[in-house]
Amino acid sequence: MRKFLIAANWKMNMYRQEALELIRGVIEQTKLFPSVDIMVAPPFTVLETVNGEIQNTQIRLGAQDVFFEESGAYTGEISPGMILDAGCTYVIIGHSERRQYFHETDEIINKKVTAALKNHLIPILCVGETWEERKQGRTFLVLNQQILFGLQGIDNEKLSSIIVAYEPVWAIGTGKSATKEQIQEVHAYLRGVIKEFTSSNEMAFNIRILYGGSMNPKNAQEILSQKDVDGGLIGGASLNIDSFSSLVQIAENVQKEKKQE
Ligand SMILES: O=C(CO)COP(=O)(O)O
Repeated sequence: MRKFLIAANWKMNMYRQEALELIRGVIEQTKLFPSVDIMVAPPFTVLETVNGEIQNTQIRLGAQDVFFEESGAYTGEISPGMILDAGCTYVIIGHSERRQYFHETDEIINKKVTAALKNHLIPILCVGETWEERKQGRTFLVLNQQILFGLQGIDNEKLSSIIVAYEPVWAIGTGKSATKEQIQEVHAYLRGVIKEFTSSNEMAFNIRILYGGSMNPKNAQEILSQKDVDGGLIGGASLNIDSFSSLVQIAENVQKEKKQE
């Protein structure tokens, strides 16, 4: 049985005081729901602040990006070792905002995933099609390429720790999530691609695939209930104590129901 992960991507939000209030509230309100994994990915500037608060809780720290070199003359970049040193367990890689605004290619993303794994971080590899690509019937082609290039050259042993996040670009920050049918269809497809890539039924079954894109307490129940959905990567709704905590609560309930099936 795969364990749900409810992951917060704070993006470029939260000054120190706001971050403290948010994380303290989330800790308080989620401690009654211990059976789902929770990750919070704040901006680099408040990693330490948040890390100081989450000790001895079920919440783990994540970074929103990473560079692929270990150290050296790369002004402005942060290495996997530094992220680990700051207390991170997870790192988000290949988010569509990085692909779109910072021109990250599948090749760069592959280097980042490889470097993260080498440093014992858990990469959350983001994939997703644009609206244009969906309209042209190219959704599966695009996703197939993003997975195959993103994971190229990584052996099965290392791959077993990665997490995939399906984030349709057109659903991010729009208030309009993909439908439950669209989500299940893509998640099942991605699991199939991973099965082919690893030649392992077991690996494909065990890999967690999160959904991201306008997920909120109103639509979470039906999204998380889909067979191949193993949690959420949450943007806007993770910036509010009540909405994020209620997503964790919903996940806890759905996970119990799924276990009984
Ligand atoms: O991009 C996302 C998480 O990485 C999703 O953002 P929203 O939840 O704001 O749509």
